Amino acid sequence: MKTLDQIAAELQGYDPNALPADAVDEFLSRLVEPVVQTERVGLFDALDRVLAADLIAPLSVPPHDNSAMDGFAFAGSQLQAGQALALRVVGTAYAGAAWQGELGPGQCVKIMTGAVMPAGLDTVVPLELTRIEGEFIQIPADALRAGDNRRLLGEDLMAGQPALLAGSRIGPAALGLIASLGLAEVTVWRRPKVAFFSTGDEILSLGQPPREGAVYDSNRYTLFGLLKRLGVELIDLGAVPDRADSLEAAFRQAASMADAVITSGGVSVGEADHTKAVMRQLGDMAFWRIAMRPGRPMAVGRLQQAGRSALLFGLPGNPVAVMVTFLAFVRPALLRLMGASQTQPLRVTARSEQAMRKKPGRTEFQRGIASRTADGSLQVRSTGSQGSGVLRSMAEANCLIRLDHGQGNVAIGDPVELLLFDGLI
Ligand SMILES: Nc1nc2c(c(=O)[nH]1)N[C@H]1C(S)=C(S)[C@@H](COP(=O)(O)OP(=O)(O)OC[C@H]3O[C@@H](n4cnc5c(N)ncnc54)[C@H](O)[C@@H]3O)O[C@H]1N2
Ligand code: MOO
Repeated sequence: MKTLDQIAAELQGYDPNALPADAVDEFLSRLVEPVVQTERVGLFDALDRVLAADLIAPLSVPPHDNSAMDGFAFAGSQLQAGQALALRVVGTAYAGAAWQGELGPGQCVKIMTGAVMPAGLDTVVPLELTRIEGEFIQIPADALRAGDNRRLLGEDLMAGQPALLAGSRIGPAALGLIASLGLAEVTVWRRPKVAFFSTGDEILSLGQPPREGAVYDSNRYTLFGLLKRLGVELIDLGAVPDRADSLEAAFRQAASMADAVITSGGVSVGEADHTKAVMRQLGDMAFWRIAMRPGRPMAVGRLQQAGRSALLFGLPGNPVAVMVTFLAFVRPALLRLMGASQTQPLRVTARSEQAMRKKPGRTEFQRGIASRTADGSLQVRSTGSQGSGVLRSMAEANCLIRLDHGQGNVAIGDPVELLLFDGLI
């Protein structure tokens, strides 16, 4: 395991006092290694877990050629351009059991969607395209082509093909795909344990009476929500006062139980903060000032405790900075810890509905409200007040507008990048 100094030495232009967001990404991708243990879980427990090995299809899906429509199956070679076709119905094929009879020319079988195509038949005419006259059906001229409305064996997956790759995060579609292969269990990476707590003497826990100079702990609740959505195992260690002994006990407890520890508060330059001192004492730590807004101060490293090591993310105390640093850096790092191959969220482009002031030389995140214009394209406006203590505007937002490090002012109508909250938080 490389030390933080060794990782820093590998990076070009690493300056902990003015670190570009890209350099943070690069640093974290070198620091964080996936958990190594795997486990077998039933499908209902596999949602949001990460597949630990390629999943090879043990059978083909669908396992046989079958009808895509309710209608009549026949040999498509009988269709002739410009001519209607009359066929005699000699049986019915239902889904779930193959029809065993034999067919001659001029004959067809009534068939249900999903029923196995009877031997030698390759085409299905949907019920609504036919005219039924006693035992016969009439197919109008040029209504379909040979092979229409038949689903081929293995069209979805062929036996022996990889159905999903290791590192895939299992969503609802993947759950269905795995089930379609007849598999009741999958091998996934162990869920990382993430401990989190708030720090600060001014922090009130819910249930405590309001007090002059104090604020209620909101960071633990936003962190709870963000971590829960990610599907890690949560260890809530409450709000810890800014005293060396309490902080040391909390950090030791967290590090003894968790794969990663997330705190908020106490990472800036304030005098009363013991947080940074305790972090330094218990681990290999870097204290960064990131060229970013919000989320300038952030601590990163590893805590060593009882022969084990836990990642530590010390997030700034301001509530919006907590969410932004989490989404920008901690979430991708935790996904990496979870074994996921795709860790960065999808960014989309929208037109800015307003001008925005932006200095080149730092990455900025503004809370935004994205919507569709009348012509269907994506547009975005800022939620207004962007103070990093203003959580209300985060709750109003449905995206973050990400203004890149090198970018300058934004004019009305300029394209900007968005991180949509849907699927992210
Ligand atoms: N001289 C400087 N001062 C500050 C700098 C700086 O670079 N130089 N950076 C500013 C930035 S940016 C941020 S962000 C904050 C981060 O400071 P800390 O991480 O030390 O956080 P605190 O001082 O403990 O708290 C900041 C702010 O957030 C409130 N807070 C903290 N925890 C919670 C919580 N759990 N729930 C709700 N609100 C919380 C706290 O009351 C403070 O108002 O430093 C700037 N200062
Ligand atoms: O992290 Mo601070 O302003 O960037 O809130």
